[in-house]
Amino acid sequence: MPSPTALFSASEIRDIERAAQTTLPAGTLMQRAGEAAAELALELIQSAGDTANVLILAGPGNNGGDALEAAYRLAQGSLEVTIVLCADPARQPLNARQALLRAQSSAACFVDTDLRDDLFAEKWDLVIDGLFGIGLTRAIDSTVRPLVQAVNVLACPVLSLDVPSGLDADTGNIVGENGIAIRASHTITFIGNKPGLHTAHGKDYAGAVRVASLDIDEACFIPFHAELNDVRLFSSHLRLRMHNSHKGSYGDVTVIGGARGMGGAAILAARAAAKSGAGRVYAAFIDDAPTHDSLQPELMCRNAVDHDFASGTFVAGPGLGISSTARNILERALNAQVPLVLDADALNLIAADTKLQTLAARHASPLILTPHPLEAARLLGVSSATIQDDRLAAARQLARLFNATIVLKGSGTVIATPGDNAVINTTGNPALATAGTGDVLAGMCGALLAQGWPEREAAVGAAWLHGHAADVLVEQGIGPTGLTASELIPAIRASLNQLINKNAQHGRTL
Ligand SMILES: NC(=O)C1=CN([C@@H]2O[C@H](COP(=O)(O)OP(=O)(O)OC[C@H]3O[C@@H](n4cnc5c(N)ncnc54)[C@H](OP(=O)(O)O)[C@@H]3O)[C@@H](O)[C@H]2O)[C@H](O)CC1
Ligand SMILES: [K+]
Repeated sequence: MPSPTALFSASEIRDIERAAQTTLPAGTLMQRAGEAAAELALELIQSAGDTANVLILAGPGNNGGDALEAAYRLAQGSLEVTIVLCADPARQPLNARQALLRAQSSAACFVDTDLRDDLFAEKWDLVIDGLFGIGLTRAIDSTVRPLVQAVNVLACPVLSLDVPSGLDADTGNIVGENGIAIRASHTITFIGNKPGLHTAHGKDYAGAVRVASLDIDEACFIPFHAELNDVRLFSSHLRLRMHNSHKGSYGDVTVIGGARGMGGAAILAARAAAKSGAGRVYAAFIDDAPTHDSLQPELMCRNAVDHDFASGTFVAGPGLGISSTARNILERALNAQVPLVLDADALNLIAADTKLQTLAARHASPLILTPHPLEAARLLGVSSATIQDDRLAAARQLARLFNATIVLKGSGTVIATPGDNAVINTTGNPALATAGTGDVLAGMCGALLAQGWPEREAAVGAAWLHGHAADVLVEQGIGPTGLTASELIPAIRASLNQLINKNAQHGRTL
């Protein structure tokens, strides 16, 4: 069994599957997949009792085979199992054909797809989606589309096998132009976890994901190149503070931004840096600086032109604007050999200026870029749709281009660092889809860098904590609707301290 956080592309899954099949009797993996799916199905219908009604959709390939294996097992008891076979048995792969014969020998009842209206008038306790898995090559066509539409309006749980049919397992996008996909409440994914279940549309379509590794020998697994975010990726930096320490021990952060009309963005980033543990925080404003932040008087507010760029950690971009003053200040920050986080208009300025691009790519100190898809698109000279088409590939490309750690924001934020695994964040929710949360994230990255975290750990740690704080607030009923970026900041501080305390070894500083 590989690391529980490992993510594999569809082609890597096929390689693992091929390696495993050489040592196993034909059909073994499909039977194990069916068994694991049936087990989870039974958990999901527990409350419906022994006579639950289960509808199983089986497609033309091996995903359909998994569904038929599950049907065969579920039909052994007193459950009512109904199968819709969307396949020509003569064209099924061999193992799936065997699975069909077994399902036909069971008490499961087969119904015609033409009976669709009657079918969906029934009350189902569970639908199992085994229409398509990683073999879907084009948009779900008009024969299966109505079935998917009908399932997507049912109120019962929907369990997808391997991937929700219609979803691309690598990218989390809907396959094909005008495609459609099953919206599952649960997905049981086979052999290894897949990136497409966790980014882009993945979270909305896959629901709760369980991995069934099908008892494949560890030796068959190949090294993985992407993984889910996990506290273990940054836990070695969650350290208790030394008693004999002072504000200088935790670094200085300067936020550069806050052009006229956008001062709040710089304030949010600076407050987030302060509450994520930076020793001293400056807010350096492009236009007129306020004398102070009355809610957070610890922040030192000043004009950016007067600021010393020689030392400390810098967060450039929140409310920066794209004026020539902003551009020149950004150039000074890029020229200074200091840890740097670039967000928002800093990214827009760089996208429009080859000199700044070269300076960013040559920046010798730690560099983190935190683009949202449109900013990423501008940096790569493509459309935001192209970025979203393959978020992992886009983040990796930016990481190579700027020799930096990239935090590509969005559902399933992707963190990419040159020469290391890409990471998909697991925390967070739609409460974060509101103005200012990006400024908070940038400020957090700066604070963690200032406290000595390496850039990759600072980026994955900040993304995890930012999302976790939002999850905690939503659990308390503060959001998702109406959660503000300001409210996130104290929750981030609480999450960070809880993690540090949990991670501390017997109260010792590490
Ligand atoms: N092989 C094993 O032992 C195991 C496989 N597992 C499961 O298998 C799937 C992958 O199976 P595969 O057969 O490669 O692919 P699918 O079942 O996902 O689908 C392929 C079939 O679907 C047809 N297809 C593709 N696109 C469409 C479409 N838009 N409309 C209609 N039909 C479509 C395709 O036909 P072609 O015309 O393209 O040839 C195939 O017939 C994997 O996801 C697992 O669920 C298990 O892991 C267990 C071991
Ligand atoms: K499926």
